[in-house]
This record gives sequence, C-alpha cells and structure tokens, in this order.
Amino acid sequence: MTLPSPDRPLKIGTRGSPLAMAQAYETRDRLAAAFDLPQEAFEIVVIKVTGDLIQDRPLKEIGGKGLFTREIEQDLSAGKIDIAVHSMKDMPTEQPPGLLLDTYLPREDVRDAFVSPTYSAIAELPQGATVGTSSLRRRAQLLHRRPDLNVVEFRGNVQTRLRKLADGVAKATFLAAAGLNRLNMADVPATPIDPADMLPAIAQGAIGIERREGDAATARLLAAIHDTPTGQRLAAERAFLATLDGSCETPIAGLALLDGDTLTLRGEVLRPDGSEAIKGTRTGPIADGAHMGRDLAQELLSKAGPDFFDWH
Ligand SMILES: NCc1[nH]cc(CCC(=O)O)c1CC(=O)O
Repeated sequence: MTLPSPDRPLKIGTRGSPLAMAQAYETRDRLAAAFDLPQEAFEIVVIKVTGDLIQDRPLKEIGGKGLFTREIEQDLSAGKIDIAVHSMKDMPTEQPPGLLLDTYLPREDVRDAFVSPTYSAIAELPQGATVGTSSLRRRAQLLHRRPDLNVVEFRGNVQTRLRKLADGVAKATFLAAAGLNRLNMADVPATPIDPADMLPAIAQGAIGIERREGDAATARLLAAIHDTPTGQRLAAERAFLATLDGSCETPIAGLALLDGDTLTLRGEVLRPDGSEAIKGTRTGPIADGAHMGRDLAQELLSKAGPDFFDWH
C-alpha cells in the first residue's frame, strides 16, 4: 500500500479552534505511530466554518445542521483534503452522500465538568445565581434540577468562555472534561460531574475521522487507528439520537457503557425549560447496540408525546 510521505502528505482537514487543532494533532500522531511515519508525512489544513465566523448570535438563530462541518465536508468531497477530524458530539447522524464517518479514536472522559472559580458543584450555587451555557441540553438538565437559576447564553470556544467567567458574566459554566483534558487545561477550576447527575451529550469525548467512500488507501490507514469499543458505544448512542431525530434544538442526552459482552445504554430527553425529564435504559449484547438505541428512543418518544419538544 502507498503510504503518505513528506512529498505526498496526507491532508488532514480541521477547524482552527485550539480544541479542533489538538484533535487533528492527535489523529496525525496516531497515524504516524501506527505506520512509523514522520510528522511531515501529514499536512494539517485549517478550514474556516460558518459556526466559528459568527460569534455574536445564539447558534439556534443561525440555525441549520452542519454549521461546524459543511465547509470541511465540501473540501473533503472535492479532494482538497483526504480526511476530516471532528468532535463526534457535533456530528449529524447522517453524512453527505459519498462520505463515511466510521473511524473513532479511543474515547476521552465522557463527563461534563462544572467550571467555576467560586463553587465546586451545582448544589453550592446560591439561589438565583447566573450560569452560562449555550447548550440546550445542559440548560435543560440544570433547570430541571435547579429551576431557580438564571441561565444565560455563553458562546465561543473554551478560552472565550473562561474569560467570560473571569469577567463575572456568570458564576459558573459547563465544559466537556474531554476538551479540558485534550487542551491540558488542568489549571481550570473544573469538577467532573457523575453521568448519573448530568448525562452527557451523545458521543461526548469521541473524535471521529471522516473519509471519502471509495478511497481505499485512506480506509486502510484509518483502520489501523480505529477504536472498536468506542465504535460500539457510538453505534448505540447515535442510533438513539437518529431515531429521536435530534436537532440542535432538542435537549437529548445519552451514554453507552460496555461491560464484557454487554452494553448498557442510558438515555434522556428533556423539555427545553427543564420542567420535565424522561429517562430510560436498555441492556443487551454489544452487537444489538443500534437496535437498543432505536428501541429506547421509541420508548422515550411515546412517553413524551407530540408536544414535548415545543417551546416557542
Ligand atoms: N459543542 C462544542 C464542543 N464539541 C465538542 C466539545 C468537547 C469535546 C468533546 O466532547 O469531545 C465541545 C465543547 C464543550 O462541550 O465543552
């Protein structure tokens, strides 16, 4: 098989945020190690995406799926890059025709972290305190537990949000522990939250690598760094999400865990204002993960009823 080389490097497409760059470097380093190649056999190509360019408006106003991926997928389809590295949490359950997203790196910490210079847990927040988050899921989960809190929109990358916290815009925020770990931000005042208290987003902490269908050489490269357990967990979680038809306007949480040959999937849907949360669990053989995901989603949908996600 022809391997990439400094003369003909494999082009790795990514967003330019520090977290996205860290994920691209991790992908490059794993590929280099797997095939004993120098770093120069890979080229990191930074691609500007709509979601990063518009910083001053809530994401749900800009709307549309693929706000963080469209331009990258266009460049992948056009052959300007060979692979694209993504946070799986941000990826729709279906990819554009001709693209495959079936390679996953070993999953990082799946938990949300409570971030505050003053408090170390949600329960410590004083009555009516202001918390910043742009995640509908975290907002709904927080209000479900603490309806008294004042949740404000908090956009931007990790660094931006930490600055807003330091400026006193809010008493606390939430960040994915995976993001903090990948950025080596051990100095951030963050406390990981048990998934039993705040169920994470589907695929949180997982990096996925997208390629062109029919690009056999790239498929062989990626097979060497794919993490099977992560793939099994995401198959269940993403089937759950796909059946719920989760758009970014729907608070959905879910997490699959493996124990021997058994997979346990927990899922949750919430009313956007946090007034109601519906949860469920499925356990079964790992190979049935996708089926369990669809089945659990059906159960939650029928419990929720048609008006559950309405909030306008
Ligand atoms: N929606 C933004 C996003 N997409 C992935 C991560 C973190 C890393 C991960 O979950 O893999 C984040 C930031 C955050 O939620 O704090």
